[in-house]
Amino acid sequence: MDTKDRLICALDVDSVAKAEALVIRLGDSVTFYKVGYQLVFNGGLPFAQDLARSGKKIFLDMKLHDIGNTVSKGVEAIARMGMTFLTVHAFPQTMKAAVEGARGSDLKILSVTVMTSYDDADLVEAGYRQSVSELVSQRVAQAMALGVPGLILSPEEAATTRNRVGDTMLLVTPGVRPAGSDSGDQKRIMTPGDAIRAGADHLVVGRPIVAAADPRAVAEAIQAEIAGSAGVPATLK
Ligand SMILES: O=C(O)c1cc(=O)[nH]c(=O)n1[C@@H]1O[C@H](COP(=O)(O)O)[C@@H](O)[C@H]1O
Repeated sequence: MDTKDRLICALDVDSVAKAEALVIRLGDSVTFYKVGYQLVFNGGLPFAQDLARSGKKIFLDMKLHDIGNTVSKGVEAIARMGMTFLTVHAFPQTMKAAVEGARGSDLKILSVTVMTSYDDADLVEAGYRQSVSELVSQRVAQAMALGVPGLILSPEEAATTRNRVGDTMLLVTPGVRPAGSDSGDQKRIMTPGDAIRAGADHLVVGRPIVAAADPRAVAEAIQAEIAGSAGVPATLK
């Protein structure tokens, strides 16, 4: 993996024109973009495909969750779009169907374990009996057993999960905040350097870059922090 690919910038903007302008501004400081609800539902899917054709890597963040047949047919279609990653929620039927839908393609499925905006109280409110760490742990085991290639989790669970899965699964962590930046609605956060040292393969960063006065400077600073933290296994920290 190219070190630069470890930063995934979430293109969370409300028009293709804004996304295009941001990509131009970021230039070669960002090689991997996440495209999610906001841009896709503002006409961004063809733009994401063009960006993939231009050589950028694309993480299509659709967080699919439906009956198995619907998920696998949807994933089969997405697998023809030139994307690198696709998210689904970490429910066993959904993960199984997504893995089947992506079979034979280069698309990698990432299972969203527990949203980084949730804490233990949010899980209780949603009807779960487990703590965040217990539910993440259960979903990691299920994803692993079903052959899902990667996981979305917060940096707080990265070290434990890395010890458990070794190098068999990609760990992708949103909830990343450069020191001093606003956490917004994220509840389980770490700095880029700490997330990398905890064992994350890729960091997803949106607002700290997208809403910055100088997005390129922020992206370059995160890239430097990642490069400076790479290669130190979390288990040795
Ligand atoms: O699947 C995701 O990417 C995701 C999962 C999660 O648990 N938490 C989370 O924040 N995300 C996404 O990661 C991005 C984080 O954005 P910022 O909080 O602006 O850095 C958003 O686009 C979220 O949709």
